[in-house]
Amino acid sequence: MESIIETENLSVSFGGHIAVNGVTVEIVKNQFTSIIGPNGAGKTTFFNLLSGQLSPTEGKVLYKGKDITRKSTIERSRMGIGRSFQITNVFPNITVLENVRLAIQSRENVRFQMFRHFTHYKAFKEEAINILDTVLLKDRMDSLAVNLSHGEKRKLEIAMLLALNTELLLLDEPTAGMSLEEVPAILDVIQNIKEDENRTVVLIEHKMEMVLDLSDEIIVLYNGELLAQGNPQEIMENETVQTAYIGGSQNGEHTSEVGTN
Ligand SMILES: Nc1ncnc2c1ncn2[C@@H]1O[C@H](COP(=O)(O)OP(=O)(O)OP(=O)(O)O)[C@@H](O)[C@H]1O
Repeated sequence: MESIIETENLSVSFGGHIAVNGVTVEIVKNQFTSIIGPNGAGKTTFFNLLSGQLSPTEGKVLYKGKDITRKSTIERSRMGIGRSFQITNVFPNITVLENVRLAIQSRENVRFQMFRHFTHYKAFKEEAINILDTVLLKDRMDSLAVNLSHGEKRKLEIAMLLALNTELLLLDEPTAGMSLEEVPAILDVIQNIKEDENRTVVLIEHKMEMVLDLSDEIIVLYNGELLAQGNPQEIMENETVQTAYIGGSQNGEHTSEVGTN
């Protein structure tokens, strides 16, 4: 199985505190990988190291075999790595469709400066509609982005990542802050993306049921270290993982939503 992103002995410290400590993992292309762990385990910091928002104090990040440790977020995004829910390029006062079409156009302008003809506009629009279909937002394509619900905004953010030809989607708690009614739809969106063989999804998620249902592979972080990696069955049966979580619940912190704030 081909890996899409790997880390080698990855560490980062804030002052004296080691937030990610010597993590070596391999994330397989086209597999759905979730990162779990109690509060403060280092999940977000690890994501920041993958996306380039943070530079490690030690270790390496390899994307498709290339060392990208010192590459910026923008360079990584051009290479196909995209992180959700930090996208600032959604324009609130234009329609959902126009937002996605503009993202496609910006992607294509980078590559083909001369492609400005109407037929391309039409092709971009068609691609945008297809993407909106994938993220279950086609029926809202003529709405202004500002008028979307919280859950719909998250779908639009995923659509923007798809429009930018993101191959590795880093989704940081996609259901956070959503109403209960909105959660199943985002799960369907994730399922749709999972079916696309050109995309790989890595998810940080506290909802254990969702993680166990969706994941091919689970990475467990604990105190900044890699505690375990395996398929859902292996993780469920792993005694070290169980002990780590039982420890959490005895403190009254972690129940079915592991590590929820
Ligand atoms: N910028 C920072 N400066 C100092 N300490 C930080 C910084 N970012 C994270 N930390 C610390 O690093 C550790 C790991 O934090 P991180 O946010 O990665 O954990 P997490 O697993 O994502 O937690 P949660 O589930 O609560 O979001 C924590 O102890 C946190 O306080």
